[in-house]
Amino acid sequence: MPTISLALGERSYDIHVENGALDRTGEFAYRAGLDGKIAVITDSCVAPLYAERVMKSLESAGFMPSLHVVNAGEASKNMLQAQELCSELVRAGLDRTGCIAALGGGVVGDLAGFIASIYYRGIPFMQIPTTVVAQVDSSVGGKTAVNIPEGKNLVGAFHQPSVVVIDPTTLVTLDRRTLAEGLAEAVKHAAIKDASMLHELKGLGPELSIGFSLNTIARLPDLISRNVAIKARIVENDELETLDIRALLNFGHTIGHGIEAAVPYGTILHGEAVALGMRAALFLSERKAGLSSSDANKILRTLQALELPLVLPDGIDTATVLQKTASDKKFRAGTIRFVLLSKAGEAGISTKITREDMAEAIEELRRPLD
Ligand SMILES: NC(=O)c1ccc[n+]([C@@H]2O[C@H](COP(=O)([O-])OP(=O)(O)OC[C@H]3O[C@@H](n4cnc5c(N)ncnc54)[C@H](O)[C@@H]3O)[C@@H](O)[C@H]2O)c1
Ligand SMILES: O=C(O)C(=O)C[C@@H](O)[C@H](O)[C@H](O)COP(=O)(O)O
Ligand SMILES: [Zn+2]
Repeated sequence: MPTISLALGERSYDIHVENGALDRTGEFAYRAGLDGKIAVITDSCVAPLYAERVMKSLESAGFMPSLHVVNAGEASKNMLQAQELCSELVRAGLDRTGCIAALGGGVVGDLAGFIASIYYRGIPFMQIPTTVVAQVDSSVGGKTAVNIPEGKNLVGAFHQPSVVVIDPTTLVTLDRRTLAEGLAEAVKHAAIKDASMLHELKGLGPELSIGFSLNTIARLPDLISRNVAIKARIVENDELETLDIRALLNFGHTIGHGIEAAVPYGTILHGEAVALGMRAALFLSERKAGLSSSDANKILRTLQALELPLVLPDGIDTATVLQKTASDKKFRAGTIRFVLLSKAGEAGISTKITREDMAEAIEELRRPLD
């Protein structure tokens, strides 16, 4: 089964992708050099499903785990929750020799990773992702953050995990909506780096409402590994997003994050907002970066097959979305570095996209797709 290594000098780590890997958590943590007390942070939905197996595996490998549960959902990714968890960890006796395990989706991963980056000025952590978003994207690369009312992920740190343990079989307990929103991030990887993945992703559409077939479950480690490898190679070359390489992973996110933050957090799921943001970015790519309409359609049809939202819900006004995009971390001296596609599988950064261009692209999202 695949193990992908992410090479970042002394911050290098392995990403294990294996059906059943959850029961080897302790072994993988030990092999990564983790030791002693480990605070397993998870959410109220994941805890009853998977915490026991993880705790058991950690105990068998000689760890002393404690369990810490937050409410499921995007609303938990905030400063107050981070502070409450820090207090809980102090009370549980976790000191500088301890470490953290993030068991859950991207919310738990970003929140627990952020805590690991600041707790006692930083302790090691591991990622045990259980959603598609987290397995194909958020558990890898070391971006950790919480949201504030002004925008998504505006308070955070780069803090790489010591190891990532991905068990694709955990995805079988996800509902259709959460599966689909996660696949939006895989479509993003296909759109920026590997258009050959689009066909396979589109084929998953019919399985979303009936559940993954055994054949698909058997193929998941390979599909997840391809996504992880795309992200790992990008992160290796631009860990801190300073070279216009890592920013490509933000395709669909400028307007996507604006939409996600324009309504109460959790109303529109992250991947759903990214799907809408990708439609807007495809519109701009056709006009400003020479993307052919057939390539744009290939990506749109994939998102459509996954039943992702491509039309802006009523009640979200363009000015609010634009205002939320103003805090995007890709702004430099007032200029947005906008990710556009020149071809399916080829992305670049444009500094030519204006506020008016973005407003036009957001308006386009009100038009039904044929
Ligand atoms: N750091 C990064 O690089 C990065 C990348 C992409 C997304 N993100 C962040 O990730 C977050 C979205 O992540 P998400 O979509 O995983 O959301 P999430 O963590 O809220 O998970 C979605 C829902 O699925 C439930 N769940 C998790 N695993 C489950 C399982 N196996 N079975 C049943 N239910 C399960 C959760 O309890 C939650 O209710 C956003 O905050 C986004 O900003 C970060
Ligand atoms: O890892 C990255 O880099 C990404 O851009 C991955 C995105 O899918 C993810 O949503 C990320 O958190 C967005 O980054 P941000 O810097 O815009 O918060
Ligand atoms: Zn994302």
